[in-house]
Amino acid sequence: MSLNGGDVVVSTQMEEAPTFAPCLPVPNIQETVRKNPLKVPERYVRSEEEIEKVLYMPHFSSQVPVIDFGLLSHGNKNELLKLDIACKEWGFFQIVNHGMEIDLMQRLKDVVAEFFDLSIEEKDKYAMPPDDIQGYGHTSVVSEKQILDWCDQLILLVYPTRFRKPQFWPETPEKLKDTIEAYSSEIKRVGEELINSLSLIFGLEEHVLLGLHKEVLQGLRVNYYPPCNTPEQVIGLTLHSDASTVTIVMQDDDVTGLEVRYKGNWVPINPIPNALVVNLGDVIEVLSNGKYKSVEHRAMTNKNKRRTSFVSFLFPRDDAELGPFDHMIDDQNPKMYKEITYGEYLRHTLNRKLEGKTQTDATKIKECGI
Ligand SMILES: O=C(O)CCC(=O)C(=O)O
Ligand SMILES: [Fe+2]
Repeated sequence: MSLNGGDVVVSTQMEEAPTFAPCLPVPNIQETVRKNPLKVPERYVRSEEEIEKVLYMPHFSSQVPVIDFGLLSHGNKNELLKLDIACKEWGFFQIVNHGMEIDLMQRLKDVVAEFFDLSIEEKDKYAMPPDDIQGYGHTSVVSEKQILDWCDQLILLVYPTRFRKPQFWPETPEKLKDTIEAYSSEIKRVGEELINSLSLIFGLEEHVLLGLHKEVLQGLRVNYYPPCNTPEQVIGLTLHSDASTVTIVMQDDDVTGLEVRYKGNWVPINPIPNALVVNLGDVIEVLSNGKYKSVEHRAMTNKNKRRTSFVSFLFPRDDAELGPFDHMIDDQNPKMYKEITYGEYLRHTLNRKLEGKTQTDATKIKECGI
């Protein structure tokens, strides 16, 4: 792929809102827990090997990079260097000084908590249809035998606005739609500035990465993890990497649950009040020819407290073409990923169960042995 990622073009042929993937119906876990808080149904129980308890290394948490977003977006060289190291070593970091109002973050948490406290009948007015993953329900369940995650989800495609499906945007609580709108518009600002900073550490002009997206799509997934009587037996969200360019997560300030793979171990991302967590998605791995990798992560539950995470995915339009940039390929770094359109890659990923990073095989050049 050449350095010129292409101009931002709004296609006139793609006006129809995209669908993403089907998912089998699964029980609502919040209701399951409400009816019987002590019992963990069979379909949720994991083996000890899968939980990988022995690899839990909380002492690494203090090393997760923290980046000052204000400095970064002004092109501060030191912060760009920190970003480069964070992307190479971790694929995960927290950002502070991002400029989003704390009050807005809290309002979204409050109004979403109210939504999840509604009756199941009320929430099911926005239930996901069988052929797509927008609305209230679950994702990535493709077989009746699959062990299930201990979470319920609300998923909305927020940008571009013409792709919204209003039937999935909850009418109650009344303020929910506007608050999602206000929050997502701030995430869009932060996310696009972040992609510009990534463009710089790629050694490209600032706007090349964004241009390559043709148009940035943005989805919001709210994950709701009820408490679990035996949290050591279940997983809130199975280990995976995100198919996005970048993912920006707002997590609760007082509950830990997100864990990332670091040097083979599981390291919890301890919440820093009002910070946002960022992780690189598969798109960055492919474009950088593996210099910056998407990293496996998962969410765990706990016995006493529910946890909610607000996960915004920024990703390219279906017709954007992915493949490593030419300048990321040389004798020491042979080309490791094939060209693929993003739409093809995303559908491939969403039609599978979550299974680590195995979806990235679709773009890997086999002879490289990665
Ligand atoms: O709950 C979390 O913190 C992580 C969620 C996540 O990784 C996702 O929704 O893709
Ligand atoms: Fe994720």
